[in-house]
Amino acid sequence: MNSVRNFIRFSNRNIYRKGFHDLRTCWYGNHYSTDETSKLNIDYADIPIERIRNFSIIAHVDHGKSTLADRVLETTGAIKPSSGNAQVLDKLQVERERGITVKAQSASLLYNYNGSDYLLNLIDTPGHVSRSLSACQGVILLVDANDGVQAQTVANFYLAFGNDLIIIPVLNKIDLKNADPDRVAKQLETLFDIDPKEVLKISAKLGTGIHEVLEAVIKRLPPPHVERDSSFKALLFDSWYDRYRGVQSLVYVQNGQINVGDNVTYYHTNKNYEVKMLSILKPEEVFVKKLVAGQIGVICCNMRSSKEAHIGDTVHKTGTPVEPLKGFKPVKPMVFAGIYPVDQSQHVNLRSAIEKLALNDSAVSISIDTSPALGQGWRLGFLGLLHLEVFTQRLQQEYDAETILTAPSVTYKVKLKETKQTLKAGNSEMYITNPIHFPDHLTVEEYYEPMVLGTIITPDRYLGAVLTLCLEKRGVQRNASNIDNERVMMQFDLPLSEIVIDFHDSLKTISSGYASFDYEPTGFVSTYLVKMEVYLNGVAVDELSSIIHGSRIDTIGRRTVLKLKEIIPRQLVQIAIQAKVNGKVIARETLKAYRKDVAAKLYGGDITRRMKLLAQQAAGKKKMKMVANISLPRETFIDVLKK
Ligand SMILES: Nc1nc2c(ncn2[C@@H]2O[C@H](COP(=O)(O)OP(=O)(O)OP(=O)(O)O)[C@@H](O)[C@H]2O)c(=O)[nH]1
Repeated sequence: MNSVRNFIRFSNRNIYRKGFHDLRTCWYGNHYSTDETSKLNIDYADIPIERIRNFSIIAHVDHGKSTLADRVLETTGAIKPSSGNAQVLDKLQVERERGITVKAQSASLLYNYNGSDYLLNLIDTPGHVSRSLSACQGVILLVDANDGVQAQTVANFYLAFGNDLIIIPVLNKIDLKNADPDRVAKQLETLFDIDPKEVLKISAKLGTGIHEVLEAVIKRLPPPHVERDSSFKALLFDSWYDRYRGVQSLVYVQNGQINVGDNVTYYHTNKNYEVKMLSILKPEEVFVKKLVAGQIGVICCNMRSSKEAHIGDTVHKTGTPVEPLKGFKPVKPMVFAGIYPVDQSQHVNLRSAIEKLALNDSAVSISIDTSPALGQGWRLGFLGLLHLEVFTQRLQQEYDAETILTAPSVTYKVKLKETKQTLKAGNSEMYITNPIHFPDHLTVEEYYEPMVLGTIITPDRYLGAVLTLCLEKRGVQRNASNIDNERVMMQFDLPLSEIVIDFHDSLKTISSGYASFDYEPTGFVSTYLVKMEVYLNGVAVDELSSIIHGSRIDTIGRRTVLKLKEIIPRQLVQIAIQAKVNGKVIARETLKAYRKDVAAKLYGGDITRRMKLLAQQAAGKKKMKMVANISLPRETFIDVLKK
């Protein structure tokens, strides 16, 4: 939904500039344009609960979610129909204004159906589908009529289904020559028991069938279960940092109402704030005096740190306690990666970029990390791979930050044997994200690793290759079913550590790009882990150590020493490369000595050329890091960590 996001950002920037948005007038068919709405001056808080619908669009990547969102915004008159390059223009302007921090992608839309105004809240929280769903009564399950059901379609369907949401199945891209809506509708029936008669067929690109989608939202979804007469209670489901206003909380008002000037308490932090501003996103921000039950809106209350806005928290009026809403779970990062500036002179810039982005994302954990090889950097923790991808992409796109990202690793859990110390500490469990903190195996009672349920959809001709890959990655097959004559869906229990690095790429390679994958975490299971250490000429190199599964000792040990042999440049001394587990050597290679004098062969000849080459060689050496009296190029660490 980039274009929606860009639109919102763009609009909000203008609000700061102008102090208020300006609206113009026009009318399209049976819905209002932005301008018509303003003319009629409809206060969204006056719309009765029965005429509110809260929904989200869920789809596999590239199935057309942003395009449909744009068409919905246009059809409801929230934005003008794009004139081809309108979004591109917005985008460029946004790019120029770096540091714009609004990231909400939700919109409150007005749609006139059968003579009545309906408030349709389109909700999206990029990178966190489950957050959006907590504020919805239903979803549009959008599926490409050419591509068919994919892994994310399945994962999203079950997420919505598990949340008791109504699902509106919609097939998109019916304009494509190869679209086969009947085949895809059949897949939906086979997999999810969806009646083909309920399936809508649209082209988001051409704008075909958009009214039918909006009517289905009104007819099929229930209004929110909320009360306007009780004490104020709202669900915080997204937040972001604004450099002028502090933390903005996007809330779904469950009960009662809130006014500017009221005092509110955030239940789990138990902190109080005065409400300074309230707004709704249309999607441009419009300031309002109050928010009432059923609405989605933004609370601005001088909150300075995003750590105070816990997603899933309940907001209530200070002094009027309420039963907190369900769904609050403190988030725990599951996937970790080290991040370093490419050039240490960029350290300050990168720090500021990471801090700014983290202000917008309270789920990211940050700790300082130093590596003799990569310099000063950070170890960042994410909720999952998608979260990591979104964060690092934004870092690059929005802050132009050139970084080295180490291979992702996961959190392991260890139960220590009972000793005086563990009894005294009252806790024998520890979580480990960095091999350096891996405890001695003699002190450990049990190891645990995080698991996921992976869903793979593939054309059946790649079935064998996919199975082999999953088994190699220690996967255990849960089930398999045909979704039509050519495609199979399979589910596997897989260790998270096995899918964080190159699983997705390998899957795409073996299936010529046709297989799709998605996963959901399922918790920790008991396992057998070891710490593999790397020694160069008898000295342990901490950065090269890793936590691995006991069954992989030989394979990973061999692979690591061979790779190091390949990437460490030969030096004046011979180098013994050893991989060790619990002090025992499991693999060894020797790198022969070699004098790398690039100028040696230039007999006689031009002395300046010789000097120049020797200078280049010296400069090259400076970039090397000395570890165990051996100079290692920085790339060694990155390449080894990348696997
Ligand atoms: N032919 C055709 N192309 C479409 C249609 N809807 C979307 N597309 C194209 O499909 C591609 C992906 O569309 P997006 O709307 O960006 O898809 P998305 O699901 O938001 O993608 P992500 O943001 O990556 O998740 C774009 O090139 C669109 O132009 C449609 O109805 N017909």
